[in-house]
Amino acid sequence: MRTAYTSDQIRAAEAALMARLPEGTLMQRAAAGLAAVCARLLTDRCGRVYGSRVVVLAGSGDNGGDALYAGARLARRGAAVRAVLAGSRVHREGLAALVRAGGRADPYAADETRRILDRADLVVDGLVGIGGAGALREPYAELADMVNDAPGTIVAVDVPSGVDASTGRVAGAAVRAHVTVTFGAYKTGLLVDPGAEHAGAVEAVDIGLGPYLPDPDVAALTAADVVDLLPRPRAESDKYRRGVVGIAAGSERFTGAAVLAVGGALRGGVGMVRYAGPATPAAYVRSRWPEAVVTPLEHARDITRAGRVQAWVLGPGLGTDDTALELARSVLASDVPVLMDADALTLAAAHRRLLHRDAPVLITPHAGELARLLGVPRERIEAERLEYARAAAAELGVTVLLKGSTTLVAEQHRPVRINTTGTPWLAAAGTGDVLSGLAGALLAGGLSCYDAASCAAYLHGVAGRVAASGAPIAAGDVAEAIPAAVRSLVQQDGVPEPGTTGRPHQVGTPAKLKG
Ligand SMILES: NC(=O)C1=CN([C@@H]2O[C@H](COP(=O)(O)OP(=O)(O)OC[C@H]3O[C@@H](n4cnc5c(N)ncnc54)[C@H](OP(=O)(O)O)[C@@H]3O)[C@@H](O)[C@H]2O)[C@@H](O)CC1
Ligand SMILES: [K+]
Repeated sequence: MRTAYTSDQIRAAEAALMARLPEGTLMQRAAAGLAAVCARLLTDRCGRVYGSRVVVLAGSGDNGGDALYAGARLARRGAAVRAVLAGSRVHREGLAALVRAGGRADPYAADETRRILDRADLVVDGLVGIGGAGALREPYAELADMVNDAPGTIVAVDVPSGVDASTGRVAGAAVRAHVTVTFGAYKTGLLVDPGAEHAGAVEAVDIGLGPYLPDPDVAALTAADVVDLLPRPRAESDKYRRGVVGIAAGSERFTGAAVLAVGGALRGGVGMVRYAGPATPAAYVRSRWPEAVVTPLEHARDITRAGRVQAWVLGPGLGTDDTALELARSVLASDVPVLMDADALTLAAAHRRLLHRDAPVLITPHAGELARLLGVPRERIEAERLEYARAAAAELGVTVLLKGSTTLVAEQHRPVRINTTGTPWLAAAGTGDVLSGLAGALLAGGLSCYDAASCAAYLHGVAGRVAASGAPIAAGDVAEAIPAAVRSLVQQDGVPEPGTTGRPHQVGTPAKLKG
């Protein structure tokens, strides 16, 4: 499990650790780890550190101090290091160390800075770290834009300047890094978009914070976590013991959603998929998936004829008319977990009582659907996805999987789970129906809503990557790639997780990063 923390949590842990260490120890650990990553990147790019050109952007706080000390270490190895002092103040000891090591430092001047950035092999962004608040002010904002245009490798110190470390929000200009070297533990903003997108590959430097960290703010499953959680058939398993999932989806008007949800469910590891719906989608499901057990419904109350299931998926393509409402009520009257998606969420927005039941409910909205459920403008949800996923779980009393460029899974009193495997290729009609089927199957296989949702999001992302491999895909391709996705996880021991370079650095302490 990769865990991440807010700035306040990190500061509290740092204070506790610092109280036990000589002054400056943590900054030296941070700078040593940062310099080691920069040296490796320079060697990859230029063949060696000696003779390479490095520009250090130093803000007025300790983030600038880290960058200056790392610059000093690179200068001692023969790099030509130029520091741009962009703040009203500068970290004095860091600056002195850089100058002693042969580096040069000048106040920010747009033309000269642009000139040296154009020639730099590597740029170290030490403008602001966890002390940043709100949109970058000038001249930092101008500098961030300049850095993003520079041809060299961009390394952000702790967090890319302009990204809110606690939320991932970006309120204006922000540095887009190739690599972010973060200290002590991941910050939440490095895992949540748009921050995650700005961070590039993240490398964590262990500065010994582990024992002082509280419960995490957010967490991200790793491949190994997903492999551990996925239900596996045992020797004594039969099709019923592996779980049976029911799919209540599709309508005379929308037939494809039913076919795709069943397709996702069939690859989710259950022993059986039952489909119940109107005659037309039932016929399509039957002809596309002979493996599914299909019950055509004339009336919603006929749902009881579909047979026993351990979980239901309700909503894709269902429509929102009275028949759909009656069907939703019948499914929700059961005593098994229900995943509500798409039209079921539109119905729930108009009839909140649908969400009130004793058995678990997992909802899988995108931002627009959650906006309707909460009565909040969609744009606000998109700008503050983490906050609204949490608020929805608390207000509605359900588990929430909020779809989007970073999919989030929120449940009350648990860290929000962040999915790191998504790919923009998945932004295509019908992929959500596949996700619903897959998550429903995992629910029927015995996972909790929280685990089923986060494992399904992870697998769905990997399946999207496997299916796409750099080319456009249709939703059906994603369903078909699920087995290959699972196989790749089982086989991938030692392969870095998406969003990391897989090379954690341990500096100065044997303590492991928490999680
Ligand atoms: N504590 C530790 O043990 C360790 C901490 N470490 C490091 O320290 C970093 C935190 O350092 P920090 O607290 O000094 O804050 P930091 O991120 O440098 O920024 C503060 C300054 O930024 C400015 N500023 C803020 N918002 C702005 C905006 N929107 N636009 C423009 N400017 C803005 C504001 O400047 P001012 O306006 O006051 O001139 C403020 O003073 C942390 O990320 C890690 O790198 C490591 O060495 C490991 C050990
Ligand atoms: K930074």
